[in-house]
Amino acid sequence: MAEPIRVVVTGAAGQIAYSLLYQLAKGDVFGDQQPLSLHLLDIEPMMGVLNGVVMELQDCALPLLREVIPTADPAVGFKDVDAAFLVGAMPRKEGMERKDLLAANVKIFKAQGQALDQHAKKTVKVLVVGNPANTNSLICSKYAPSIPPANFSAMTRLDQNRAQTQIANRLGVPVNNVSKITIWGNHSSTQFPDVANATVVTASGETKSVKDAINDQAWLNGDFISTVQKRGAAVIAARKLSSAMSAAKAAADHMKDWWNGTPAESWVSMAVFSDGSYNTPVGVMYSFPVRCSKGQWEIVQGLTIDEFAREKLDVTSKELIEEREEALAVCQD
Ligand SMILES: NC(=O)c1ccc[n+]([C@@H]2O[C@H](COP(=O)([O-])OP(=O)(O)OC[C@H]3O[C@@H](n4cnc5c(N)ncnc54)[C@H](O)[C@@H]3O)[C@@H](O)[C@H]2O)c1
Ligand SMILES: O=C(O)C[C@H](O)C(=O)O
Repeated sequence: MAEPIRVVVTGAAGQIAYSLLYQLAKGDVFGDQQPLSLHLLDIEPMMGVLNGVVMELQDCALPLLREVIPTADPAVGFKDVDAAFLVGAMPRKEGMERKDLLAANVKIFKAQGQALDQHAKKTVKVLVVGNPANTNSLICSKYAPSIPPANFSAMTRLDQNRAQTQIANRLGVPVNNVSKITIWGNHSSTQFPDVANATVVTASGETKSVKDAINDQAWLNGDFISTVQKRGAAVIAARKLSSAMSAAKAAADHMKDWWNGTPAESWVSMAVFSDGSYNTPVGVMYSFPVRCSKGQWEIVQGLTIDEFAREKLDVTSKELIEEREEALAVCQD
């Protein structure tokens, strides 16, 4: 069996971590032949709660889990880690937009960028989940200059999973019959869930474009998009807490595909540094269609962007530029 890898989860006493840690420890992400050491980072007042999480992980009796290190010290939490799930941050409440969290949360990601820079492996893969995820990831990378920017990403996989399920339910097929949905831009209500290139294996076994199979452009351009854009808020309104089980599953999906690779004929959505592809602003963390292989991601090129899509891509670009400016100002305070 392979040597254990080190994986840190921040916000380890919180609700997303509670679902995520079990998936990590039982091999759902790094594989059933990959032992791991779990580093659980939270803040000092949460150490009692975190101790309960450690007891539960031990009581799961999972053969791949070789070590659990609970800590409030980032130097210990980030020491020599191979993968980092940056979850720890304040969640929004009903009536807030995710960018309303920026002033409170972005400093966490500045400090954690600095700690990653000093203590993590230079090959570490970083997934930012804490909101506003795209801009927090950008700030984290900025303060970790010794780690390649390509090693930082933010999560839009939950939006992809939501979009895929909306389409699958409408067509009465299992969710994995739907592929090549793209989430463009920010993990916010300006994101653009795009089915222009998506395909589905229909109930009769035929592969069709989603557009043809749905045959209702008004729904695709209207309710479908707004349902996905506003799904996080709908979960908060219903649960009085933000999504956790589905967020943890999406975080696991994101890292699994980055670590192990995506099928050649398909793609997934990840927010990564824009290189200007599809006329998006260079240097913001923008969600693109990507393919992963050997631990590296690559933006899928050559997709057609029509006038409807262009407008949507530009709206979310503008928001990301504004968030970047605000975040940089907060970090200078
Ligand atoms: N990108 C996405 O799709 C997505 C989906 C769901 C939730 N989120 C975001 O994830 C974040 C966490 O959500 P949650 O429901 O788990 O929240 P939670 O309040 O249940 O848990 C957050 C945890 O983070 C800890 N924390 C705070 N500051 C910390 C720091 N500096 N270092 C380490 N830990 C710290 C808290 O003590 C708490 O235990 C929120 O910002 C939420 O908005 C993002
Ligand atoms: O909506 C939120 O604030 C939580 C999360 O980002 C989500 O999409 O469910």
